[in-house]
Amino acid sequence: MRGREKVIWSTGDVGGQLPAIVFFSRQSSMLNYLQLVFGALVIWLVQRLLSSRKDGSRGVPLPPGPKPKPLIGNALDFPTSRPYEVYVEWGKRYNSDILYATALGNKILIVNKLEDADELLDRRARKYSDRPWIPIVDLTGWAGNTALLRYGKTWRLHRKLCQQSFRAEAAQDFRPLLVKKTREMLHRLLEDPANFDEHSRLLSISVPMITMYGYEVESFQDPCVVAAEESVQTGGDLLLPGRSWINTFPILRHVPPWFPGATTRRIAEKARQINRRVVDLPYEFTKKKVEAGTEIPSFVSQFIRRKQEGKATEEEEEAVRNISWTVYSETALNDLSRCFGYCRSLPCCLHWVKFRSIHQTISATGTFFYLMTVHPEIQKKAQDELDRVVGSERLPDFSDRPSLPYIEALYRELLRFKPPVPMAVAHALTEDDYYKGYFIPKGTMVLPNIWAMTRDENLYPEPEKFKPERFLDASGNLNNDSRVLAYGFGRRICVGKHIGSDTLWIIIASVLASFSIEKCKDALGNEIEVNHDYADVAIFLHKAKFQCTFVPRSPTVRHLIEDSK
Ligand code: HEM
Repeated sequence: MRGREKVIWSTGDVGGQLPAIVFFSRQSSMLNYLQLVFGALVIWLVQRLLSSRKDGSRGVPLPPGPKPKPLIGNALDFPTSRPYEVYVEWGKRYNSDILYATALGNKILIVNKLEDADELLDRRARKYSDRPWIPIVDLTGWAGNTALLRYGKTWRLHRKLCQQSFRAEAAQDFRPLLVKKTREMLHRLLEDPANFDEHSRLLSISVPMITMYGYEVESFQDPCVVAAEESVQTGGDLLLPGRSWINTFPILRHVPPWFPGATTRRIAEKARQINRRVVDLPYEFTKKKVEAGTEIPSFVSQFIRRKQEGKATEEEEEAVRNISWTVYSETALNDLSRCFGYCRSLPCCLHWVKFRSIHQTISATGTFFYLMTVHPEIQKKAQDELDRVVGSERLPDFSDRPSLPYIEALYRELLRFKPPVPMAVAHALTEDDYYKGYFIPKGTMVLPNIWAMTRDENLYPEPEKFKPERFLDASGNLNNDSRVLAYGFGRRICVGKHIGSDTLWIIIASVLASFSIEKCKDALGNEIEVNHDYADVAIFLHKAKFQCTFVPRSPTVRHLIEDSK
């Protein structure tokens, strides 16, 4: 019901000068309507005042886009589903690869072409590496999330610490843990193939927990998983447009929680306390393990050891707490999908989500299972390569990666064909800019349309075909197109991309070596048609539920899986 409501947005200056969000649903009350009008009026007046004082356009036009309406701008023009496809249509309609629109004063630039994304987000990264500001996030305790951090000193510290542990060479330390968790999933697939979705979700939670904290998650009832869920349930709704006046009038964040009527402040305060628990619980677990000398080596345990040797500061410790939490914290996937059913397609919501690697893994694994089910010929080619290189007497490991070009091409094509975050994560512009004869004002939220770029016929002929061969040369070796656009751009490019790549690779290689992924059959032995739908869950693209089954490829592989547990 909620998901089908029509939404109208108002967001303030994402660069941080005038943050404001107003939400209205057609089915909502008159009060909400008045709030929208009132909020819109105030925002409009303040912005008129500000823009009359300072307009850096020098008469240069804004990039093309739909014509804004008075007060609400283009709020009604933003698509309610599959925005990345609609923006491709806008590109054709306005004959431009960069598009500009507003939603009640919120400035938005959509970038459909790779060359423009590279120029703006990479070569002009100094200006384009901020994130939009969400006032309520500061109060709920989620402000330390690496992906939401504003461009500045704290973000730089996070990136430095991430680089030290997640760069290509260092990320290899996590490989044994990835192998272990993947083998556990193989075991679950063997025992209970029908619930493959649940097994892939559990793997997606277990991997960040073990790599970040050396913490073993055995089930969804794990206390850390439950605490993270509670955190999202308590504060998640406040991130929704229109749920908090604080996002509309940030000055209200200074009202103390005890003040009569300050309900949002009280909820935010509760969310902050729960969130502190979410951050501290696994961190303290690792600390105790390190003290006892019984830890599984992880990102946090390595840091704690450095700290014990006097080689790290308190500030770094706070950053490490927040980085590890950023990577693991989303476990309440169902809850988030409920929340973001509202606004999933509006660009404004792109920064309204706590960012996690879990979604990417679930998204890519779901796509992998689906594509193998509907493309048995591609599955067979991959398995032939695995049989040739790895043989049938052992399961694949990372030492095989350089010798398996088809599997590598399959991994690249998977992320091209269905990028898990099709509109990436919004960047924000910190200074006025001029590009291709257009003016792009300071504070503009910049949305790189990865979907459009991965469908550029000049880069990827027949883009709607799933074809790993496009990453191979005539002799079957990898070609030089190794860039995976799904990881984003510039200085904010995914800092965990090597771990992400390793995780997906070992899942692909291990599952294909072990199982034949097939369509299910009904009682009469007829194949059950696969559901081809995809769903947008907040900023993530997820495969909708479908049926397939996992048949062990040989008795030997069955034993290998059983023995590997
Ligand atoms: C298939 C797996 C993954 C995909 C497709 C993916 C994709 C992305 C994308 C699109 C962004 C935003 C880039 C931008 O703003 O231009 C991002 C940021 C980020 N990713 Fe990933 N990611 C994956 C896995 C991971 C993993 C495993 C980790 C951690 C170990 C991770 C940690 C992060 C962090 C911390 C950021 C925020 C960076 C910043 O704002 O500076 N990601 N990721």
